[in-house]
Amino acid sequence: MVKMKESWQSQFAEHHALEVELPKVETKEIRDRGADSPVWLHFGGGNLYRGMHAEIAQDLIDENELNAGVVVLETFDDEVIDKAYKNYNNNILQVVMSEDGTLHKRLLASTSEAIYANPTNRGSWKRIQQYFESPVLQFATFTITEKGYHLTTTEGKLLPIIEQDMQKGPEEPQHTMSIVVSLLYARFKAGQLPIAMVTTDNFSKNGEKLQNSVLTIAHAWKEKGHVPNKFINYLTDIEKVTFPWSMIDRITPNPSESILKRLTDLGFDDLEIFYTRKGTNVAPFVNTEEIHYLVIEDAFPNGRPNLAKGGVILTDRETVDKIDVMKVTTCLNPLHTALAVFGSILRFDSIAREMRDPELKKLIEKIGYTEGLPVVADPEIISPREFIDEVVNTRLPNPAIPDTPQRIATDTSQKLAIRFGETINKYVLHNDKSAKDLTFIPLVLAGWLRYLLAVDDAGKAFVPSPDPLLDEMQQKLESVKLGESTDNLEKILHPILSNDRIFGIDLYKADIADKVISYFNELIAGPGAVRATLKKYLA
Ligand SMILES: NC(=O)c1ccc[n+]([C@@H]2O[C@H](COP(=O)([O-])OP(=O)(O)OC[C@H]3O[C@@H](n4cnc5c(N)ncnc54)[C@H](O)[C@@H]3O)[C@@H](O)[C@H]2O)c1
Ligand SMILES: O=P(O)(O)OC[C@@H](O)[C@@H](O)[C@H](O)[C@H](O)CO
Repeated sequence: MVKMKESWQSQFAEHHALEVELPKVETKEIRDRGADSPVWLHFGGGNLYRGMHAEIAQDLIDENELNAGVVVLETFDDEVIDKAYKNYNNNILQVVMSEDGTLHKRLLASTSEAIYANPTNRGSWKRIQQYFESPVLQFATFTITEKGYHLTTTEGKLLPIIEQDMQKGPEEPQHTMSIVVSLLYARFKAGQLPIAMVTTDNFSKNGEKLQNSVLTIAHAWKEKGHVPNKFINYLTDIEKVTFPWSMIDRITPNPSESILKRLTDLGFDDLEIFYTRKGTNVAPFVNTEEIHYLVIEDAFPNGRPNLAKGGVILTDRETVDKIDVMKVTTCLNPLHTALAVFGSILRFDSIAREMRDPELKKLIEKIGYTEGLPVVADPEIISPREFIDEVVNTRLPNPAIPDTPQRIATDTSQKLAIRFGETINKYVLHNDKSAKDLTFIPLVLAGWLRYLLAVDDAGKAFVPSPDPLLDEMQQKLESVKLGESTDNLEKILHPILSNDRIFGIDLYKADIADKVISYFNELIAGPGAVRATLKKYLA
């Protein structure tokens, strides 16, 4: 029997009996050093950090390449800290699921500390500021979801929380981006110390987005006299502060009840899954896949551990960009979103099972191979065709990965511009192609509108996954009913389809809005219309 709440050092025999891989070195001193003065901070302690970054850190610790544990800063969901970290001494049970169903279990003891990072958390806030004032700190990584970087609404207006943060200055920031700028200001005041701020969230040019959000807040603070102009110079000096671009890839589903049961049956005593009020699903274990990639632009002004020893590929920005565009806009994430939207409407609860559905499989092949691949640049260090082959033939159909369309459907409104808009734009700008050549990408966009009706293909209501635009979109579509024809569909859909913040391009200007409307019309014809439409275009 292994008790995750107790120290792993006192349970060698028990871990051994359950075939858990343990840290290769004694971690207490390393973790204490990290809690005191970290080299590596991480913003967003959700499942991806727990399955991927914490493993890289453990590899580095095992190889004597990192002598201080990582400190996790959670700016959004304080429950994650207490439930998944403090409860379990910051230890993480990583479960890697092989295709043959084997579970490889590894104890990651690389996290020193996990803290709710908000000025209202008084004592801890001071400590976090001290971390940023330390010359030892080399870099911070982020997994805070796409929406974590946004400062504006879909109409382009500043979010109220951002307006408030801009007024108040660095003392009491509330939005994650303002918190980050406030902490960078502490680092500036401590002697303009260098640091790399490395976003590892899923969107192309992610470093640029983080940099823009940081600079927007910093400029507002400068205008209002909260910070000096020298702070702006500091943030824009690449010898001091960098925002490396990255590509990250590892399908890491929310903790699954089936994996929990298997672990409990094996002899893990005190595991449970927590569903927080803010919608994060975390557990003392994290279930993730074997295949993974992390590619980072090598721009670390205060140095870095030998990340390559943790499997990280370090390269130049142009290569990172090509690899990221390949994954996020063509070979993986658009396929995921197509499966998420149609899978939810067709009541699937497993991505692997969707891959056994002939129409859905063909849909993603059409999106990836037929529409995406011809316009994606080859990054050369990874072949796009081999990458997509691996996704379609090995990763998505892996029955051992308990991934669901519902997880991937979360925040779809925030992902469409990246996952489909960039490809549509490429067709628009192409000399020999036009967006009118596209069939399957517009079909997915129509599928998303159909999904927003929150009625499945049998006509029964379902609960859509959380999304910051869900209410707004559903209000816009409230007069559309399954099986009821409406003459003014164009009028209803125009404000949505013309919104370039959602799609990355005004779909009218791209000349495909009519196609989306026409597919939507087919999808809402009545119960069974979604399957019929898929068959019509994919049989
Ligand atoms: N899980 C994967 O398969 C995977 C793979 C590659 C990349 N990613 C990237 O990592 C991100 C997080 O994935 P995850 O699996 O850790 O998700 P998760 O749901 O387990 O955790 C989400 C994390 O983001 C934080 N967060 C949510 N909304 C936020 C906001 N508005 N501001 C600041 N923080 C916020 C949460 O508090 C939590 O720490 C994804 O959005 C994606 O960009 C995930
Ligand atoms: O994590 P999100 O919410 O950006 O997207 C959901 C999935 O598409 C994503 O997590 C993939 O699993 C991941 O990008 C694989 O590397």
